[in-house]
Amino acid sequence: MRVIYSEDHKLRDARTELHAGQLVTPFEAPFRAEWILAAVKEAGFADVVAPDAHGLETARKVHDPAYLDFLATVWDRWVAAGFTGEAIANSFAVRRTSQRVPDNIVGAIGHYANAADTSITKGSYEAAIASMRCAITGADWLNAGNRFAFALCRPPGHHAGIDLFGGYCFINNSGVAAQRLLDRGARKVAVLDVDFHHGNGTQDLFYRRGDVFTASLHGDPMHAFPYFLGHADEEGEGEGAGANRNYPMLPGTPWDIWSSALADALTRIKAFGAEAIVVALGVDTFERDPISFFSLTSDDFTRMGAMISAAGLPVLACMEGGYGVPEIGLNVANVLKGLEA
Ligand SMILES: NCCCNCCCCCC(O)(O)C(F)(F)F
Ligand SMILES: [Zn+2]
Repeated sequence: MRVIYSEDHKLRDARTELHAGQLVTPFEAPFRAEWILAAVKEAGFADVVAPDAHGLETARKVHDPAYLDFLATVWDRWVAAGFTGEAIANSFAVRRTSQRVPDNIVGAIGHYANAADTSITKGSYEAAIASMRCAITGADWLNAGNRFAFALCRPPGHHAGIDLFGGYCFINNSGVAAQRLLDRGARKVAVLDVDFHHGNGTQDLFYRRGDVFTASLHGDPMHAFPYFLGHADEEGEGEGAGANRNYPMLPGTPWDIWSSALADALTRIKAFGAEAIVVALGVDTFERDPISFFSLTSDDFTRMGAMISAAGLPVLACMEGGYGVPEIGLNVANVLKGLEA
């Protein structure tokens, strides 16, 4: 198992997150990656490398290039406007509004935001690029004929849509990795999202494409972020019809229910003809995660890895969510153990 990690994740160190009507210390903080890195090394996954310095060529195939340009410049534009706080969207291009991008930076950030929980700060973009590079480097490890890789991505990516950031995400790491696998010869790949939250960004990227199967197991959006996508009747459109599958589940969902959804998703991924699986690996399905409501135990994460491995395909796991409790490291390490079992 090759692990790809970049110290540059530390450049993403926002001071604020809008949560419950207050600006709090972000849940998605640098310690997460440090705890996870220590735990996977402790578990014996010590083949840790820095990412290759990939550019935006692959990302531009799944994200709107104008959106990527926005990410690269938003902080400088925010500061140039004279603002002293962190860049937070507070006015959004909602239903029945113009989709023109305002010249004003407050308008522009609202055009590209799908949530107000994600403050943009100095270094956020550079960290997002490093995170994307981890995912691409992991995809290339598979492209070189290896079976497993773990990209310790931070910031996460699965809420980043074609031209949308939010939910702590800026560039869709697992989506870029899927594209990289296709660019290097795969005809069909799958993105399997096991994070507690629906992979709305990943669904957006591939909803109209027939070469990437997207499956997500998550808290029912009627009750959980991202709220506005992730229902079971969203099955893809056009060339992507039938290539998207959502498994929304209710508060308190335990392993036996959750794993039956995983079994169905893996069956469909195999039937689709995927040649590799990119796993959007969040461990916020853990029973003690502070912002989620499933009931998986640490041992369930080992079972999760084993089930995914049994599909018999190459697997790249890209780190997504998982918060606040020391077990996030153990739970990630258990998935990797399960994969290699
Ligand atoms: N303010 C706390 C309430 C939840 N609001 C935002 C939730 C974002 C979840 C992010 C994630 O865990 O899905 C990712 F994997 F992307 F990191
Ligand atoms: Zn999550």
